[in-house]
Amino acid sequence: MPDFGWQSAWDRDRPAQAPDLPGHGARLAEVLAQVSREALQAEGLDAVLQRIVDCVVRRLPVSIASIVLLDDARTRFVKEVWAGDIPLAEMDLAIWDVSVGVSGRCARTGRPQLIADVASDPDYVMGNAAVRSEYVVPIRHRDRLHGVLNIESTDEEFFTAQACAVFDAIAHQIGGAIHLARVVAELEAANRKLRELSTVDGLTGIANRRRFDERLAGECATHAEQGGSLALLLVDADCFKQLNDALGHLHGDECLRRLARICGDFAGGEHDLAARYGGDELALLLPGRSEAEAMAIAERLRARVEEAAMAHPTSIVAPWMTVSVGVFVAGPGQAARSPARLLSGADRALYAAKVRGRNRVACWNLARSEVEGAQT
Ligand SMILES: Nc1nc2c(ncn2[C@@H]2O[C@H](COP(=O)(O)OP(=O)(O)OP(=O)(O)O)[C@@H](O)[C@H]2O)c(=O)[nH]1
Repeated sequence: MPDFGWQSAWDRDRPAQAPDLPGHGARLAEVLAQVSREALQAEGLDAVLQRIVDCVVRRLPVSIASIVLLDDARTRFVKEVWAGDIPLAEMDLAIWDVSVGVSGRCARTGRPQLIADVASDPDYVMGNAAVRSEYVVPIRHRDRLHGVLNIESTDEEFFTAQACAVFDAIAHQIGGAIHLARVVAELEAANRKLRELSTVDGLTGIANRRRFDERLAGECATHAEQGGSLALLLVDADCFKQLNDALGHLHGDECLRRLARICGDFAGGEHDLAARYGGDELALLLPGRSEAEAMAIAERLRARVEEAAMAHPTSIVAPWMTVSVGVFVAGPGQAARSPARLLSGADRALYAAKVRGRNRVACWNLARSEVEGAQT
C-alpha cells in the first residue's frame, strides 16, 4: 500500500476523479503548484513539465514518472520528459507510434490503463526489471488529447483507487498547463505582431515615424554618452505632388515603395535605420559615420534613385524621379546630439538642396553655420 501520508483520512470507495486530501494534500499541492502562467512564460512548457515529473518522483513514492506528448494528428509521440529514482534502459523512444506500448494503448483508447502486473501485459515495454506496476493516464484539456502521464512503481500494490485519483488530478493539471502554454504562445505571437505593426509604415514596409523618433532619441543618448558621430539624412522626393497629379496616387505609392527600398539598401549597418519620416520624405539614421562618409552615401543614394529611372513626366528637374537629400552629422565631441538639433540641421540642409535646384545633396555644417555641397 503506498504511503502518501493521508491514507487514514481516505475514503477507499471515493470516485477516482475527486482526490480529497483533508489536511494531507501538501505534496499533491506542491506538484500542482509547479504550473503557473508566470512559470510557463518565464521558463517555457518543457521546463515546467520537467519540474512536474521531478516533483512527482521526489514527493510521491513512485519510481518513474514521464509525460509523453502527441503530435497534432495524435498518431505519434513526439516528446518525452521523465524522472526516476531507478535507471531506465537506453531506449530510442524520442518518437514512436501510438500502436506501440501501454502509452500507445492509452492514447488510442483515450482511457487510463492500470497494470497491476507488468509481466502479464503484452504491450508493456520494459525500462527497468524492478518495475512491477504501471498507471498511464490520458492528458487532455477539454476534448483534446495532448499525450499521456506514465507512472511506474516497483510495488505491485501501489496503484490503489486513491493513488490513481492523485495521478488523474496531476494529469488534469498537466492538460491545463499545455493548454495555457499554447494560449500564452499565441498571445505572445499576437503581441509581437502588434508591436511590429505599430512600428512599421503600412505603405512602404520600412520603419515608421514612431520607430524613427524612438531610435533617434536612443542613438542621441548613446552618442552623447559614448561620443562618436551620428549622421542623419533626410531624403525628399522632388516635385512629388506633380507626379501624383500626372500619374495618379497609386503610381505615386509605388514610387514611394521603390524609394523606400533604395533607402533600405543604404541602411546596411547593425544600428542603421531607414524610416518613412512622413509623406514623400524618408530618413536614414547612420550612427558612426563621419560627415564625408555620410555625404558619399547621400550622393550614391541620390544617383541610385536617378538610375532607377521612375518616369516623372511633369518634374521640373528631369523626366524621371529625383530626390534631394539633406545631411547633418553630429561629430565626436559636438554638443548637437539632441533629436531636435539633428533634425533641424538635416532640415536646413534639405531646404538648401531644394532651393538650389533639387536633385542634389547638401550638408549643414554646424561649426561654420553654413550649407556645404549644394552648388547654386
Ligand atoms: N501617392 C502618395 N502621395 C503622397 C503620400 N504622402 C504624401 N503624398 C504627397 O506628396 C506630396 C508632397 O508634396 P510637397 O510637400 O508639396 O512636395 P513636392 O511636390 O515633392 O515638392 P518639393 O518637395 O518642393 O520638390 C503631396 O502632394 C502629398 O499628397 C502617399 O502616401 N502616397
